[in-house]
Amino acid sequence: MIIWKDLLKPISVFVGVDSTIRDLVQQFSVHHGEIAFVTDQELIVGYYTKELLLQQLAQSLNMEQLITYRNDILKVPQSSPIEFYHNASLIIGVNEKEEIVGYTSIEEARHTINELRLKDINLLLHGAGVGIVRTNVDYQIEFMNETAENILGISCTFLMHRNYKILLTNDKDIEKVMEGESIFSVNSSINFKQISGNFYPLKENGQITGLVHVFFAKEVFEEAVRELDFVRNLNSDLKAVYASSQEQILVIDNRGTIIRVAGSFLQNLWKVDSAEEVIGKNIAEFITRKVFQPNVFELCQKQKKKVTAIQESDGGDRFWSVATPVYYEGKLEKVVVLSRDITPRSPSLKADSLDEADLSLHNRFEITDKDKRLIYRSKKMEQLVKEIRRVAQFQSTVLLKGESGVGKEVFAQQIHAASPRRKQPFVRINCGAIPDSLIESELFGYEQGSFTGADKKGKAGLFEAANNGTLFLDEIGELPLNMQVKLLRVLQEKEITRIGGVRPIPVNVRIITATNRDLREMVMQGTFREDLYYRLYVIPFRIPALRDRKEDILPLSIYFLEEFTEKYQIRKSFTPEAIEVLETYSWPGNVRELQNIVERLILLTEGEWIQREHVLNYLYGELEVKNRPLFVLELMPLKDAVEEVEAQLIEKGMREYPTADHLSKVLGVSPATLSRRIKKLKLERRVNPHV
Ligand SMILES: Nc1ncnc2c1ncn2[C@@H]1O[C@H](COP(=O)(O)OP(=O)(O)OP(=O)(O)O)[C@@H](O)[C@H]1O
Repeated sequence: MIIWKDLLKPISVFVGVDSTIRDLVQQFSVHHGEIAFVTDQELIVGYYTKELLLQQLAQSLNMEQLITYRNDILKVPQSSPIEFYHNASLIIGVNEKEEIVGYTSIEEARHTINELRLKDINLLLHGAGVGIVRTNVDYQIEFMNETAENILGISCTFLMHRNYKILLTNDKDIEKVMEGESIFSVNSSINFKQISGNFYPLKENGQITGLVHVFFAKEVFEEAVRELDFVRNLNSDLKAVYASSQEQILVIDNRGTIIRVAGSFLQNLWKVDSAEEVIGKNIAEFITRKVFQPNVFELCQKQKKKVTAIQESDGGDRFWSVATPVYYEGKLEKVVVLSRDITPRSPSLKADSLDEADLSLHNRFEITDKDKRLIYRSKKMEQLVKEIRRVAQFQSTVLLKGESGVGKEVFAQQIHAASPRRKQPFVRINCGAIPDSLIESELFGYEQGSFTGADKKGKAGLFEAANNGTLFLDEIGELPLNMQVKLLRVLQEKEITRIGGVRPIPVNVRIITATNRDLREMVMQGTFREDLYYRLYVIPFRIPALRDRKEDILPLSIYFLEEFTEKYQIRKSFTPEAIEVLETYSWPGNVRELQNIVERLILLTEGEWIQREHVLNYLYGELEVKNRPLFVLELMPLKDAVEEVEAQLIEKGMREYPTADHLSKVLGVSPATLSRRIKKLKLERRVNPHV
């Protein structure tokens, strides 16, 4: 903006109000100014110009006559913007103290302003980055800017007044421009230069006076189009990414107004059908109406950093939300919130009527993890649960396949709990953990005095214990061949005979088996009976590995976190980056490994936050962590501790390795030592508490 100060000139000539023409001539000859200011007792009362002097002298050459000055003067603050007044020809500028700092004539001011505007337009035209050529109605070039000269590579002096239409070769007829039409996207060439641009008619008082051609060098234009295409593609890619995102992406402005919702819209968080219904609303409104809690926007605004929180809707649905503040020039501009639904799809397969009293009737054989919940969000698991729920109603034999730790036992329990047998016993036996010599008596029981060391009174086996209920044979692939024959017979005849007994006992047991081995392959190798295989392979289910259902990792992690923080009375949370690491790990040990890692992270990390680095260390292991896979949680006598570690190692090995030979190799001891240690530590009993 131009102000008066920019135009003011210093005042150099002052004359008194009673000065004569002679005085004026003397003053002008000394000071060379164009204007003399007339003062009366130090106040400016008017002005006198050389022009007035000549006019007065033309009327009378009397040098002693008094001057007739003019007084159409206006006083303005020097910092005020320029305005033009009708009643004044001269402007005097004053500063804040009302002191006169300079003057200008209105005419001069108009002239200067016009010059400045013209300079601006020229700068604009020349610096516009586009070529501009103007012609008259005969196509003669009358103006071209510097960019046009540069693009065409010909100087303005050479082109001026030449016929532009003849010089240019256009792919469209530009004659219509002179009829008032604008023509767009015209490809032209001149002097071997390819250009692209638009032609517009120029009008003055409704009359066409020529045309203006606005253009780019073609390669620049094409580059711009490519960039535009790139941005357009990027935009549609981003939209696709947002749309396929499992997360809800929320953008909130600094006052809490929701300005954008992308990704998966979480209907059960907002309790409305579509994103349009929340856009434009303030997030606080939903908190006041208790639609969900807490307000992550507010937390983020207060803490001035990224926050994570579990938001809970009034219907009990749960959402893992990460709110990130976005700053612009030091001020909070927006908050972006990523949210994921972590509500388990189905809390449990257990029937509501199943209560603890029913289960406790079956003391020894009850489901030990009564409250164990099945946590999942993935579609794969949802489908599996649906099928399992249907099958649970029937008596059919179910085979659960899947890697170690995927949750086969949890599923077996859930099938039982959802079946009509739910009030009857659920009995589990790990076929891989019981020595071959004991497995028969374990399964079928024995009569009194049937073998040395046996209970005097005889004992019922697990089949009898599971009568009318469910028998879960875990790690069925580890069942010795001779036991496979016997199992097959029981399945066919639905009766067992205790060891040393003669009387067949009818049993009504639903069989669920599980394995992490390839039974088919074992059949081919002759280590698993084909007839038993077909007997068990009635309804097979494969429980997917955790790495194949990554959507379950977050809800499972939060579930275990809450379980352990409650158990150990510790306050801890995951940072979003920590969750990212958990989600990208391959989990060879599946859910069991995740459960163990979460427990370790809770107990062994310092501070309230479980950070990315902690998880990386525990999963991929820094040397220190790798070398210390055992963790001491409480003090105990050294001898007991060593024995406990030894027992746990062997116990774990017995579950994972089919033969003593194999296990002894893994543990780095001879088979004889292993067998001695098993006896000494009474591990047969520990592996199977029912012995
Ligand atoms: N979906 C799930 N929700 C909650 N906990 C689970 C889930 N899946 C597995 N777990 C937990 O993970 C641990 C391992 O599960 P489980 O023992 O059922 O696996 P598995 O497949 O039978 O393993 P293995 O083949 O080694 O016997 C258990 O503590 C179980 O409670």
